[in-house]
Amino acid sequence: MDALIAIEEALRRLRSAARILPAQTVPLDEAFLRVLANDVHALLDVPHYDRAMLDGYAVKVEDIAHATREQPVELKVIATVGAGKMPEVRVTQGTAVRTMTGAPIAHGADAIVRFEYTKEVARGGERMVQVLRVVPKSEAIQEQGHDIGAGELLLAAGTELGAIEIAVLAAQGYDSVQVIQKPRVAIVATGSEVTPLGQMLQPGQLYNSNTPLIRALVTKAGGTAVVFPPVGDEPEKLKERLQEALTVCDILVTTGGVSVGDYDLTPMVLEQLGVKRLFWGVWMRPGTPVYAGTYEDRVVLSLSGNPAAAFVNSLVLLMPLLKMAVGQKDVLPTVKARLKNPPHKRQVKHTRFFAGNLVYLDNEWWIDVSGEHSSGVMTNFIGKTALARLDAEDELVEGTLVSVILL
Ligand SMILES: Nc1nc2c(c(=O)[nH]1)N[C@H]1C(S)=C(S)[C@@H](COP(=O)(O)OP(=O)(O)OC[C@H]3O[C@@H](n4cnc5c(N)ncnc54)[C@H](O)[C@@H]3O)O[C@H]1N2
Ligand code: MOO
Repeated sequence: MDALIAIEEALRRLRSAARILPAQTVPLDEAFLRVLANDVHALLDVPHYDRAMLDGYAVKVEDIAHATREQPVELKVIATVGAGKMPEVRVTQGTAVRTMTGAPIAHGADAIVRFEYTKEVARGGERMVQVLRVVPKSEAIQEQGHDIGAGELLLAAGTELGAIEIAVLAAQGYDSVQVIQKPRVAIVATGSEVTPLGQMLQPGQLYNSNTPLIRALVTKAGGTAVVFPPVGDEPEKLKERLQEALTVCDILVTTGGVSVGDYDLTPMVLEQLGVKRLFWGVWMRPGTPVYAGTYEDRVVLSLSGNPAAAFVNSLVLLMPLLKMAVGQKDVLPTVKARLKNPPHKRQVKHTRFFAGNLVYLDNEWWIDVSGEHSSGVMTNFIGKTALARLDAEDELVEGTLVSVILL
């Protein structure tokens, strides 16, 4: 291992190495949670015409300037319009158009008086409406282009397409969109004890939980996992597997074999294959001995074998790396909360992460980190909603304000 570097420095080095992947066009129906490759501008004014926001009468406000319940103003109803059709009539002095929510406003009208403020009456076979109160100009009219105007920036490159982003694209008539390709992440677990699921465990072995862990996180982050079987601590076999994995991915993630034991071979083998080191060792616990490097335009991230360490390494380094690969900027968002039930230690030496649950108490957010925090304990993470970050200068006491990563 090298001299340890800070998490921010590790992220800076990953950013300098991560290239943004090429774009591809996908149907809008398949664009959910993908990331936009370029800025998208509005093609249309939305709404596309002045429209009614309430069911009522389109009127001229000057006609109803003195309307009261006692002395209503009577207007002639010259048409009824619903959404989906342009009105064919014009509102002139003394007339009104019965207008449904969403319908275009008839020319000449400058306000909608909702039905509740009116009363329809028949006068010798003519439809008339009594307006019972005054409304201001533009009442209940949404002007053409009020939401967004044609040509304006709708969504910036790097935006993740959630439900609302998909909806605004659809409102513009986009039925396909250019997104960044999904990062292909090859996953190789290493360690002679690491046994694939479905095989009988022999004494001294354990099941491979890191590959499913990372596969799930990669899927959650919008990448495509390319899973390789685990490989033992034999240099030649390891070399072969890593070489193969490097050819089919944008990012290679390995687990295990990154500390200083006799069988911790991963960094050495990677470098024999031509990987150039970005770092080996980060001020973080769990997950200190994490390694990163580059191979052509790919990034390799070798995580600690301890499942809890691999998990925290993934949250703090791999998830941000996946965001970098699709051109996102805020790669490790955090919120602040106060520490609740911290472990009984005075201070932390490295940056430390504690799994916890956010709770709202006395008008503040707290993160309750009770439980056992060890890189050998996975079950403490079950159901946890957040990860508290404590740096060396933070006091490990009740109430300390800390950064929190939401899980
Ligand atoms: N002398 C030192 N020893 C260690 C140091 C150190 O600085 N000096 N660092 C320790 C720290 S911190 C960590 S974290 C671990 C990291 O070790 P490795 O990344 O080399 O991981 P392994 O030794 O291969 O495995 C650790 C542990 O995790 C189990 N494991 C591995 N792979 C899997 C898997 N796919 N699924 C489930 N469990 C897995 C493995 O059996 C070990 O029990 O090093 C410390 N040592
Ligand atoms: O950095 Mo290691 O994960 O603490 O045991």
